[in-house]
Amino acid sequence: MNASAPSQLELEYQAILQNAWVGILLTRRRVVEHCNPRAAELFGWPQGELIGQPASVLYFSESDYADMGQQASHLLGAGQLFEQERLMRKRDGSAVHCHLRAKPINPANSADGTIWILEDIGERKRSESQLRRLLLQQQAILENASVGILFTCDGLIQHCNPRFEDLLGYAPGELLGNSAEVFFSSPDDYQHFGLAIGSRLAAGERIDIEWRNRRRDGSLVWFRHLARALPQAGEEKITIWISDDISQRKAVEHELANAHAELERRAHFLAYHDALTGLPNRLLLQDRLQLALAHAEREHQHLALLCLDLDNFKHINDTLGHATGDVLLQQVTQRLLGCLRDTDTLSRQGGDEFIVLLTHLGDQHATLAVLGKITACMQAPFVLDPHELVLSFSIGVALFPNDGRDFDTLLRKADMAMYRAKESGRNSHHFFNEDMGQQAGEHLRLRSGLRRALEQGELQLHYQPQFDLRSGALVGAEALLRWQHPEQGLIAPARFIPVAEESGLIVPIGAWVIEEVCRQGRTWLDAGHPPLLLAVNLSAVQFKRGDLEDTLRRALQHSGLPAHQLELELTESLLLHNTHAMLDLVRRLKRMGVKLAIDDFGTGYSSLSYLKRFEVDKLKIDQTFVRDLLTDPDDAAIVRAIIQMAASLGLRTVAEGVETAAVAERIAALGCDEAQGYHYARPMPAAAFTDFLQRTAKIRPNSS
Ligand SMILES: Nc1nc2c(ncn2[C@@H]2O[C@@H]3COP(=O)(O)O[C@H]4[C@@H](O)[C@H](n5cnc6c(=O)[nH]c(N)nc65)O[C@@H]4COP(=O)(O)O[C@H]3[C@H]2O)c(=O)[nH]1
Repeated sequence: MNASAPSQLELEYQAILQNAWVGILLTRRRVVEHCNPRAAELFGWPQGELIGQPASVLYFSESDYADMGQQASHLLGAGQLFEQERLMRKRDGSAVHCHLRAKPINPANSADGTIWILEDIGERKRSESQLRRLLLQQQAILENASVGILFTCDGLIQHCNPRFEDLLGYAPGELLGNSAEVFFSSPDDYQHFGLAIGSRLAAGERIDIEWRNRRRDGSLVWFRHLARALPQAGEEKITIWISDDISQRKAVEHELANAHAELERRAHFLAYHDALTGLPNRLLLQDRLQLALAHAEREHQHLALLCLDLDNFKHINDTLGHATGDVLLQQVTQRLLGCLRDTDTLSRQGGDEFIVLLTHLGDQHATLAVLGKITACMQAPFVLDPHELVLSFSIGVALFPNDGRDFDTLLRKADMAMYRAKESGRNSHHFFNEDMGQQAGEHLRLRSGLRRALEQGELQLHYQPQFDLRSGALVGAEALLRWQHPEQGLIAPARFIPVAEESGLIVPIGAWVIEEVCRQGRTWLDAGHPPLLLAVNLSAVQFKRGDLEDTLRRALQHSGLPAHQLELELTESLLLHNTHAMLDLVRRLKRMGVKLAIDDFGTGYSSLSYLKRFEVDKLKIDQTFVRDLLTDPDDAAIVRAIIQMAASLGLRTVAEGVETAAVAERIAALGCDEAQGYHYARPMPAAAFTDFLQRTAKIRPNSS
């Protein structure tokens, strides 16, 4: 180096050396003659100390140095660039990964030295190996994943794992370069898919979608795709897909959905149909009627709603059993369906009640034709092995538009007409008329009033005395129910008992009667009056639905009235329900010690056998025979026959409705045991009866 001031060139050369980001070394005769700060820094030497060191300090060993020298010498000797990546030694013994380039200053004279340019490539090497590792890992993931993995770029398949090919039935590599459209069922389907996810993918959303894709062989397969656009993809739109075959799950889901739909269909059927006959129930009928009404309104047509009720079905059910009853209802259903058109609706409302909706009726007379058909088809006996039954039924008819314009009104009116048909005898039908409506209104008012009557103590008992015709002694009294209505005054039982029976209210009312009679009987006994036989009327409904046995036992126990002072009056028709259960119940009641009388005897289907079977004590001869006893020879003959038959069976007789002394005399002469009627006394409230008891311990039957 020249001691004089440095030239411009030297200054520039120095500046380059000082600031270069690569290390620059000059070696001459294997010694570091010069180095820039970066080279010293690279090898961890202070710049001044590195200068003058043998170049071999930068290598791990002499042989390492010799090895490099050997590789470099012939190139350098030829004046060419020697370039190599090599691990070199830092001052502290650690390694630095260098990229080195060397060039002789003067190829003709190696003694002029060599320039070395050194770059630390450790960082780059580390990144490269990391990248390699990552690639290997990625490869391992791709190759071993149990899900399909796919990379697409602008819709073209760039790369996918073997599992993806496998799921779609492609050979390795076969998919590459294809459009993703190949695994969609059609171009339209692919487009549809694109529409479903395209904008979301572009917005960076993670897509989770289930789609039916196509295998190589054309078969379809359900996939779940998780997809996302890769963020670093730059201009290219690379998307990664993780896809799995969910066909099995879909199949199970499908089966479940089918099972569910089937269940719903069944539930729907049950909700709208009657389980026994499969006929539409009330809900479906209502629905159909509403549609039919709208149609009939538009087309100016008539509709008819028929309420059809089988007579005596309850009796058939009780005697032949419910299973037989069910078969009968099914047979009835089939026959009725045979009489109707497809556009009509037959519906079962439960029990033995059917409703028929007749549509498209040109005029009202068309209904008569259908009624005729129904009557004809129901005439032949029903065969229920081993029984053959001939059924009768009652039909009530309400017509649209005359009788009503909605379901409830038409049904209510058809129902009223059906009850009227029932009253007028078997196998009959009745069309609704307005009188029935008024009666039904009265019926409803009575029904709600009765409930209140029982709660608010508006019911009372009147007592009508009964006398022994031979001794003239007062032997008993019949308790008769009265309703002291707050506005209407005293209401007779003939008006409200049928309502109480039909609504079931007769059960609590009947229980109240029994308790009240027992309590009153005990009061008279305690007051010192001679024991009287007190008769109460029982309704058939109390036998079927009530808790009669318990009610009686409780009333007798609570009051302390001796059971033999209580007489139960049953109607003949009640005994006709000659079932085991009924017989059993009556026998249990009798075992308690109470007496049994048959009311209105002679008006029903008298049979000697059931009088014995039910252990009857007394027959009450109906007042219709007694009233005309003196004028009508037939009635006289009947009364005589009843008295004789009773005597032969050892039963007592009591004549009801004795209104005159002449009748009283006549029945006494015929041998009747007891009598009751206006001739002796009218039914009277308990207080009046107490007075009566005090005044008349004994009345001569013929004295008025
Ligand atoms: N024309 C005329 N009638 C006479 C004469 N003597 C008595 N009567 C009436 O004849 C009916 C006799 O009662 P029933 O045949 O058991 O007929 C009773 C009975 O079936 C029923 N009934 C009354 N109270 C009860 C009750 O507590 N429970 C039940 N289930 N039914 C009752 O109501 C029916 C009518 O009772 P009532 O109106 O009190 O009518 C009573 C009585 O007042 C007479 O000389 N001439």
